[in-house]
Amino acid sequence: MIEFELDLKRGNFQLQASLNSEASVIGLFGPSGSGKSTLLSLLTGSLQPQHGRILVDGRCLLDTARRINIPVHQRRIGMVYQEGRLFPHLNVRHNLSYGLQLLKPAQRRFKLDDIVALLELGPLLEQRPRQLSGGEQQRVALGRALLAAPQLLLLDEPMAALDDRLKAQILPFLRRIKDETGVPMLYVSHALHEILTLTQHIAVMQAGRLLAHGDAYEVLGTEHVLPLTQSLGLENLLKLQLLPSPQESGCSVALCGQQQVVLPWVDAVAGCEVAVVIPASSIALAKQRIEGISIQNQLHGTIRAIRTHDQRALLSIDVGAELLVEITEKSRQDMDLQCGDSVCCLFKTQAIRLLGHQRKA
Ligand SMILES: Nc1ncnc2c1ncn2[C@@H]1O[C@H](COP(=O)(O)OP(=O)(O)OP(=O)(O)O)[C@@H](O)[C@H]1O
Repeated sequence: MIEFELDLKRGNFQLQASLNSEASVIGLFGPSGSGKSTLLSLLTGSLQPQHGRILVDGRCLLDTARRINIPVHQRRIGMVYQEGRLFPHLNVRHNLSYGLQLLKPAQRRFKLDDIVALLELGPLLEQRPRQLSGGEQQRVALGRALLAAPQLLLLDEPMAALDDRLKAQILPFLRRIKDETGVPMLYVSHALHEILTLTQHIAVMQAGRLLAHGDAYEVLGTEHVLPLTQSLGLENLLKLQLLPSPQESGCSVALCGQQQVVLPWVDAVAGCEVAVVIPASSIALAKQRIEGISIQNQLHGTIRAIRTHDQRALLSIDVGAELLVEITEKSRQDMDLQCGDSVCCLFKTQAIRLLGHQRKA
């Protein structure tokens, strides 16, 4: 679906990146200054590489060898930034229809009413951007980008400026865009859990290079990428099914596969799917269940993979879902943990961050 080879030198920074992927959504993950935004600018055409080639769904946007360079406004690439960048003097309706009006009828892909319904923008149509919350502005920015009928949607940390509550409100809309529009997306974020809510397919960038791409947990465990994860932070995203729980306890109980997880109170009905984030470094391992301990969660699992780097051990554990656990290599050796071993994954209720919940369809 997306294929590129790009070579750019700008000041002291050099970007040499290539990718050929069929994934409909790719999460672009990497440290600050690694070149993620630069790569997006090269794709949109607002920045020109010294050499390069870009194909989206087989359509050539750039090929320096053949002197092909489709201008920015004809590339059909939608862009959503950290902040909405809406036109302040236009109301939501006119912000949304801006890109639509520039298209010939045959180029249009979505109707205004459909996007308004998809992103629940109806009550906001007559408002000006300054009257909207950050999350509402991002929904309008997403709608505006979609109505311009993009072949590819680039999202440059679209939730970085939002607090956790607003992020939780936006994520379901991003999932809807993915599920219902079929527009391929390249999603840049520092937060692994955000990427994982949308896709398992990630590409990791460092110092202007794309180090690896593919299934998130495999990529994160590769030799080149594992060292980066210490500073980037590894997180697990689990989707749990809420069980009936008494509110007086202050906690909710949910199912992860066949096992119960105690999590901070979720104000939702039993049966809902709850998305939670657990940092890999917040999980401890024991060889068997421990009695008389305040830690509420002890999930049984089997070690599927172990990777080590610089005295850290990253273990992939099957607990009914895949759980990444980070411990010191010394602990792993002291416990003599090996692939195939049964273990208990211990984590406190407070280590769990709620990302949001939704009723199961
Ligand atoms: N206009 C510019 N001229 C020269 N160098 C630049 C320019 N803009 C950015 N750079 C450099 O290019 C490199 C990559 O920057 P870029 O903004 O693409 O990184 P990033 O991965 O998106 O970072 P972040 O996650 O912090 O947004 C950095 O070293 C940066 O200093």
